[in-house]
Parts: sequence; structure tokens; C-alpha cells
Amino acid sequence: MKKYFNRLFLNDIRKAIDDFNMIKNGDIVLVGLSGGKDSTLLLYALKLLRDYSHMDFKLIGVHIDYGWEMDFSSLIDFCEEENIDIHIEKTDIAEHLDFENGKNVCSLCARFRKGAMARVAKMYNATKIAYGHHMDDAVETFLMNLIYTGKLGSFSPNNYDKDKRLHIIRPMIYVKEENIKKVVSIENLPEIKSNCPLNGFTTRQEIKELVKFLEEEYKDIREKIIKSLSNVYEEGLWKKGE
Ligand SMILES: Nc1ncnc2c1ncn2[C@@H]1O[C@H](COP(=O)(O)OP(=O)(O)OP(=O)(O)O)[C@@H](O)[C@H]1O
Repeated sequence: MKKYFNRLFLNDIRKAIDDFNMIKNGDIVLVGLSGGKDSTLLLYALKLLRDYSHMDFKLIGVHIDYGWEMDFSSLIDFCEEENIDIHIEKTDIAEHLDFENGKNVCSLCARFRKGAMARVAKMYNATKIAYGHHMDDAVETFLMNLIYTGKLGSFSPNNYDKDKRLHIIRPMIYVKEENIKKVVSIENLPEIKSNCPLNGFTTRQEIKELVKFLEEEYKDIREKIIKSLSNVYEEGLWKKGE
């Protein structure tokens, strides 16, 4: 395995798995694959960790096909070369989304996708679903919650869904997006362009600009926000009615 892998992403993933007890021996882990760079790198990284460590778990890449006719052949070929199982779940989600009218298209689409993932998880008796969210996603979600809804917090690194009896894990929360881009480009990992009509026109894009702006003055703002999520000053949180 190449040495720079550790520096650019594997050490961060090992630390996140360790900090939040994400994977244990015997787990059946599904990796949600969008076709984008983040989830493809996550699948590759977990395969490397499994093959080059004492960790012993089953790994399956799962893409929920919305019905937008994306060409997944390069990712399927990659999985075959790397000896990774992949499952493509065909759905008609696209038909149920109203792009002309709908303000909540993204959240509705995500809800349908989660339902489809849960069905696939049942099929494989999976114990964990892993998503490709990285450090920048966590920072942006933190700021979006604060700015748009007045809520403190980001998504959880390891969340247990009691009803579905599934852990939702995000092993790349300490990996910077710039490092993901580097590895995907150097290693020539497959990247499939999404056919979603809303691609790139989201509020997340606005927040990315805000983070860039903040970084000009406060260089380590992303690291600081990530650190703050596990460095909670309890007395500083206002609990009404106590
Ligand atoms: N169609 C899909 N099928 C399965 N999992 C998906 C799908 N789309 C997204 N995911 C999972 O949800 C995560 C977050 O989704 P999001 O749409 O923000 O990802 P993205 O930035 O478009 O793609 P990626 O994170 O893979 O580069 C992805 O990292 C991936 O793990």
C-alpha cells in the first residue's frame, strides 16, 4: 500500500473509526455510493483497511439508482478489479420528484434513498451503512444548522437507528475534501457525473463560499469547528426549565 495514503486519508479514517467505535469484527458494512469521489474513496479506503489490518468485516458498495440513467460501468469495473462486491438497486425515485414545483426536492429524494438503502440492508443482513461525508461536509452542516435554523450541531459520526437496527457511520469526518480530490486524481479513481438537475445549485454551495471567506482570516476554522463538536462546554449550553 502506498505510504502517502496514510497521511492523506487512512490515518484520519482509522482515528474516526476508533474515536466513535464505528466498525467491529463481524460487521456487514454497506457503503452508499453516489458515483461521486467521496463515497468511491470511502469504499476503497475501507477495503484497504480491511485487507491491511486486523479488522475483519464484510464490505459491499451499494448505489441507489434513481432512474436517471447514469453510466456506472467504470465504477463496476473498478470494484471488479479491486475485488469489492457492488450492488446497484434500481428504483423509480426520479419519477416521484417534482423539480418544477418542489422546494423540498432534495430532502424528499434523500428520504426515498434512505428507504431504499434500508431495504438493501435488510437483504444483506447489514449491521452498518457508511456514508462518504467528510470534514468539509460536517463544517458546512454545522454552519447551515446555525445560520438557517438556529440549531447547534452537525450530523452524527455514528448514529444508531433503533427501528431499522442499523448504525449509520461516517468514517471520513476527519478527512479534508482537498485531500480526497488529490487522491482521486492521482489514483485515477472513477468519478461519475450526476444527472441530477439540481446538481451544484444548492445552499451548500453558498456555505462553501462562506467557509472560504472565513478561512482567509482564521486559517484553521474548519479544524476548530470539528474540534468544538467533541469539546462541548456543557455549562455554556442553555437548558431551559432546569
Ligand atoms: N444514489 C446513492 N446511492 C447510495 N448512496 C448514496 C447515493 N447518493 C448519495 N449517497 C451517499 O450519501 C452521501 C452523501 O450524499 P451527497 O449527495 O451529499 O454526496 P455527493 O457529494 O453527491 O457524492 P459523494 O459524497 O459520493 O462524492 C454520499 O457520500 C454517499 O455515501
